[in-house]
Amino acid sequence: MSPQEPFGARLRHAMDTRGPLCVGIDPHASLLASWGLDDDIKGLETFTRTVVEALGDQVAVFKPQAAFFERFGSRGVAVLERAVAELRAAGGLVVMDAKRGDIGSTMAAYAEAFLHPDAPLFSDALTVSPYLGYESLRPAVDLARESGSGLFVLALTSNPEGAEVQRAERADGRTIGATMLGHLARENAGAAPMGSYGAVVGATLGDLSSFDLDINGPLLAPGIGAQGATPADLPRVFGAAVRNVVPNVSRGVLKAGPDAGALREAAARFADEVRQAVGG
Ligand SMILES: O=c1ccn([C@@H]2O[C@H](COP(=O)(O)O)[C@@H](O)[C@H]2O)c(=O)[nH]1
Repeated sequence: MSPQEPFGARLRHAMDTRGPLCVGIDPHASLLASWGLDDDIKGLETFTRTVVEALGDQVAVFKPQAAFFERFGSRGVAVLERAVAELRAAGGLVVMDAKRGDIGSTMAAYAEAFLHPDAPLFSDALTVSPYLGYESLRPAVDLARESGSGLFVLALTSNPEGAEVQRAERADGRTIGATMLGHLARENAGAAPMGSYGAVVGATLGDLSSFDLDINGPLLAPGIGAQGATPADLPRVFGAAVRNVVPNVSRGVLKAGPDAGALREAAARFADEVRQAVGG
């Protein structure tokens, strides 16, 4: 396998040149309807192509939500494959939001599906769930290292229900979320300009100063727009770690479509607000 430059380095470069915004590609049935499209494979194709053509050369990071493609079966997955290839060809980085997680032997197959350069869905990074135990992710951690791709591990998710699991305390008093952040800090130790193993930390969570977010890796921050957080919240939520935050907006941008210019304006507006809030 000939490795690319590590994901962390490629991401830092993309954030420095295009800004840190991540636009989610979430073809909800309600969005297809508001774009005047049918909730079928043709609608999915048109929606996805429009987003790719409008934003592919302007935004640093894209996060397709696999579920919205998988619900159309193999033809939906084919649309996703094309989008991944086209976004990468346009210079965007693709974080596949598939939230995979299983026992190690199965996790190895999930890793092959998204992080092996020969895979049809080869992406720059993959979201993974550590709730079968962090070490169950080891095959994905190893393959990501080999292929120069990255991971985003669910640590403190943007939804209120996440607290039930992620803020639960272990016998030593440490929360599960903090434990995941600690694992990632160890994976990223010594990496420059930053490591390739990121955490998902919701922008909706308010003050997180009780957590050590200094993992020397990226923090993918969903929750801006439709879930109520704003770019102005980022410094308060992330403190000094805001420098490594990749803020995600999905519906907040997509609802501006189907006009390509309006999509570009919406993404540019969020990007400006992020720049004003975090500097750079
Ligand atoms: O903690 C998490 C992890 C992932 N997500 C995903 O991000 C987008 C958010 O979409 P919006 O339309 O901007 O609300 C979506 O794909 C979620 O599955 C998250 O929201 N929170």
